[in-house]
Amino acid sequence: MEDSIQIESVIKRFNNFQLGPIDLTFEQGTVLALVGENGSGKSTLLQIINQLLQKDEGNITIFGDKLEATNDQVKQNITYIGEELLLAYSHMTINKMTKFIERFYNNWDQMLYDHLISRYEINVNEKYTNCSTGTKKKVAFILAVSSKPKLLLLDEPSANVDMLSQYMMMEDLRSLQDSNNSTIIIATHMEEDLKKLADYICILKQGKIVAFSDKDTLQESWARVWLDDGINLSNIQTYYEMESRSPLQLITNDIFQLERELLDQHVKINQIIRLELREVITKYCQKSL
Ligand SMILES: Nc1ncnc2c1ncn2[C@@H]1O[C@H](COP(=O)(O)OP(=O)(O)OP(=O)(O)O)[C@@H](O)[C@H]1O
Repeated sequence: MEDSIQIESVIKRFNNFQLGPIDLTFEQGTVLALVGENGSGKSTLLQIINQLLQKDEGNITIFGDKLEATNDQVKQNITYIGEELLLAYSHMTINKMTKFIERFYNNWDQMLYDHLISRYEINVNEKYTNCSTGTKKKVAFILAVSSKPKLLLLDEPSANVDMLSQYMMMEDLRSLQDSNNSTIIIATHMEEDLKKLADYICILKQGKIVAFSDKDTLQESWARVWLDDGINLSNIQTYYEMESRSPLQLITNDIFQLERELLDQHVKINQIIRLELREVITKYCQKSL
């Protein structure tokens, strides 16, 4: 499909770690957030999509084109500006570094770059190597966004970045998505990124997908439910765990089905509160594989 990204049965093996098989399909113009504990495989997946790493098995199709090492058309559509790329230019000023990097990107938007440099108050005459960790992150972000890619890959872009800049980054990504119909894959540990940006969330655990869903479904279906103490739950299937017996408190990953079951059993629900995204992700990460 020309308007989607398809990742099919992708596997990457290291000595002590296997990523995959990974299967994901999502539409152009959406934001996919990759979440999961440290070492769960988020960066590895991003690097495979950017061909910094070769997959061992599987297929990736980006907007109708197979992702192969020789396919320049596909490469031109993807931007991933990791620290490793910028290290090669780190002895240069940001100004000079940009002049080298912009040449890689056909869609480079100089006006947008100038605007972002001023918005994030970056001193372009500073040597990249002398910049603070957060400023380096901001420079990488500005370069990536200014390349106006069809597919933008971001690896924890707001880690070590001040709160105002984190907020601005979210605004700028939304604006790139709206103005350029860019698709964004972002590996993140920030709950705000998920709440404000993500359309889809993929939760990885030890290299495997434990959940892949649109954000709204994840948010709407997980809930904490309070019932009267002492109710017989033997005929109730759709609860995930019992948090306490008194008061009787259940967690469910399918509140709609649980409500139907409780109604059938004539059980009164005292209270329902949806789980925070952070809690949902934690539940998936705690699940044994
Ligand atoms: N080049 C490599 N050689 C061997 N093992 C590797 C290599 N790159 C990554 N790994 C292993 O793959 C696993 C996944 O690492 P990865 O960096 O993808 O995790 P992550 O989810 O991005 O973690 P974090 O949240 O800490 O950034 C880790 O166990 C890591 O040690």
